[in-house]
Amino acid sequence: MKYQTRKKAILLLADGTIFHGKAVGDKEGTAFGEACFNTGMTGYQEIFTDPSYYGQIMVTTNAHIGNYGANNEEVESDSVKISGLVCKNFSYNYSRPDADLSLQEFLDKNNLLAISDVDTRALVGYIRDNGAMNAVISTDVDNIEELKKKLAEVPSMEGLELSSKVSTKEAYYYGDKDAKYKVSALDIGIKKNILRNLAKRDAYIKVFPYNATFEEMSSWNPDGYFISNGPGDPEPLHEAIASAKEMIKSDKPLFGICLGHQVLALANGVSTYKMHNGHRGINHPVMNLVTGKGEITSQNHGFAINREEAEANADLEITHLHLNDNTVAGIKMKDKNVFSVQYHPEASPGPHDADYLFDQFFEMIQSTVN
Ligand SMILES: NC(=O)CC[C@H](N)C(=O)O
Repeated sequence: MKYQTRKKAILLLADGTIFHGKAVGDKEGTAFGEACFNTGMTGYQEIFTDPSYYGQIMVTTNAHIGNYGANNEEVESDSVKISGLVCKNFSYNYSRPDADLSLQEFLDKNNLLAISDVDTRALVGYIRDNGAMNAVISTDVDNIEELKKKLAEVPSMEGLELSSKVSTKEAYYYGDKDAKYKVSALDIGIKKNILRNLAKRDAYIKVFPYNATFEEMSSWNPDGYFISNGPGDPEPLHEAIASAKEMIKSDKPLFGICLGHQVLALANGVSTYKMHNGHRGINHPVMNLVTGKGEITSQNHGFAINREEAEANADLEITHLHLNDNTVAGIKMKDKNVFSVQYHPEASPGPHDADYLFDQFFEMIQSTVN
């Protein structure tokens, strides 16, 4: 069998703990990032290409990764954004009529270091108990002291601005230019499926770089504003927070997802914090406090907004709570068409229970145009 003599590899956590594994294929190298895990059973390609994961080493909890191959269309951005992959069994073979290539070929094309044969169950338990921390994966297994030194120099995710690394450099348009509505979207790490979801509701979207000013975003006279998901800590996103304040003042509908939700909270004076361990998976339970209904949601975040501050804020209403830990999952500005959620109604991967939020945004737009 091919790759019988795969190289030894390790994952070294910032606290010195080591997990052993093997390199995927014949790749060698070293990759740094914050170790995080996603509990989704499927959707690996969408996860690897989601810009929100930039700078993170992804630990997958499904026992098999790669078994349904890769499809050129199933990407959330134009490249792999995670910094490394850790899994249990890596499948070199795949079975699926829709696949264009194997996952290994896809990762090689994207130059991603992946390691397998790691006891991911133990690793996830360890990260869950000890909290999110930086890590390095490497085939350089005889040089642990050197790896430790380099790992100590990797900046902490807390305080890190990463939107500039993944955002578009120039504004661009998405969708049908004759569509009914126009939406200005701030790309602080936008996923393609958000654009698809906006466009399919009859919107033509102009996507702006992370540091676009409100003047730039308002100059083509959009019907509504959108602030995207994205990587890193929301606090250093000063330009996005300043633009969000102006969007709020404009009185046009505004919808924020994940990092965009955190930016909206910061624009309202509500602080954010780094969670012990984030929420990353496709079966996270959320309660919609307005309707009393539960939703199963796709989530991917390591920061959250301060619940007490949100509750005390006269301009805000908490609309959704995460049922596992009662953290804030959604907010709305009172008497305004401004709302946001901490989770991912666009799924990709994940359930579509929260699809209605896109409809809600367009109902708001419909009620405010002409
Ligand atoms: N998916 C996202 O937008 C993530 C937001 C932010 N980077 C966090 O980790 O909380």
